[in-house]
Amino acid sequence: MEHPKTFYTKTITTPAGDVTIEGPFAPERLAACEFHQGLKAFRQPEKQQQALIGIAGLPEGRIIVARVGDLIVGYVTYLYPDPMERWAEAQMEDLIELGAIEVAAPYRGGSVAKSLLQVSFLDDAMNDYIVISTEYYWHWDLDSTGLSVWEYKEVMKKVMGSVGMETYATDDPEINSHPANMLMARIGTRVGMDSVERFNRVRFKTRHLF
Ligand SMILES: CC(=O)SCCNC(=O)CCNC(=O)[C@H](O)C(C)(C)COP(=O)(O)OP(=O)(O)OC[C@H]1O[C@@H](n2cnc3c(N)ncnc32)[C@H](O)[C@@H]1OP(=O)(O)O
Repeated sequence: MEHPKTFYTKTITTPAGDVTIEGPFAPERLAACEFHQGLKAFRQPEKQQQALIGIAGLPEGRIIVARVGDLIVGYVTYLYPDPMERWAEAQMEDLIELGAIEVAAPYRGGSVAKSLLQVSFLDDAMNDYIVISTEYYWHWDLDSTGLSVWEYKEVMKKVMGSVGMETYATDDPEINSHPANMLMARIGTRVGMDSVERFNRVRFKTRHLF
């Protein structure tokens, strides 16, 4: 499968100032930018920047960033699921995972996350994919937001729902280990029935759907 990527850019006004949302970014461009020290939800900022540079270089990989000048203040990643996870087992070339979305604390609450997703899906090529997102509450920044897991779950539903991602049932034990966790997905308009059925089968391994 080809993975054509079309670059889009847009500037939004937030309470913290103007922020440019754009991508997919090339690895070289990412490497030339600074990385906000508040981008530490998943790894130390330096390590996360290196991980994003790696993803940007993958054929299917996409990094959309939020930047102020040359300072990256937010990002969202898309890539094939980790080979160790069940979502990779079906070996679907048209299934990619929204792996991480993060906005540095001073820029939160200004629609940066929603804009990162909106700019991601301006690229019509995204309609060739099933995009999944596995939401585990232990990845959420409950401490600095002060939100409960239930309030945070609602924030994630709003962010993901803004581009048509919906909650999907699954029998995945890790997702079902806590009721705040969820599987979200968006099935692109050109995804075939065969892929949808394979996705349904990978969601439920312990019973036959059809
Ligand atoms: C697959 C994964 O990556 S799961 C992990 C998700 N990432 C994290 O938890 C990392 C740490 N957190 C963050 O980086 C940010 O808080 C994010 C990404 C969750 C949200 O980013 P933001 O730019 O603040 O979100 P944005 O401003 O677009 O808000 C989206 C909606 O949620 C609401 N919202 C955002 N933060 C809050 C909050 N703290 N309290 C209440 N509502 C909130 C907004 O009001 C908005 O609602 P609306 O659609 O009704 O207007």
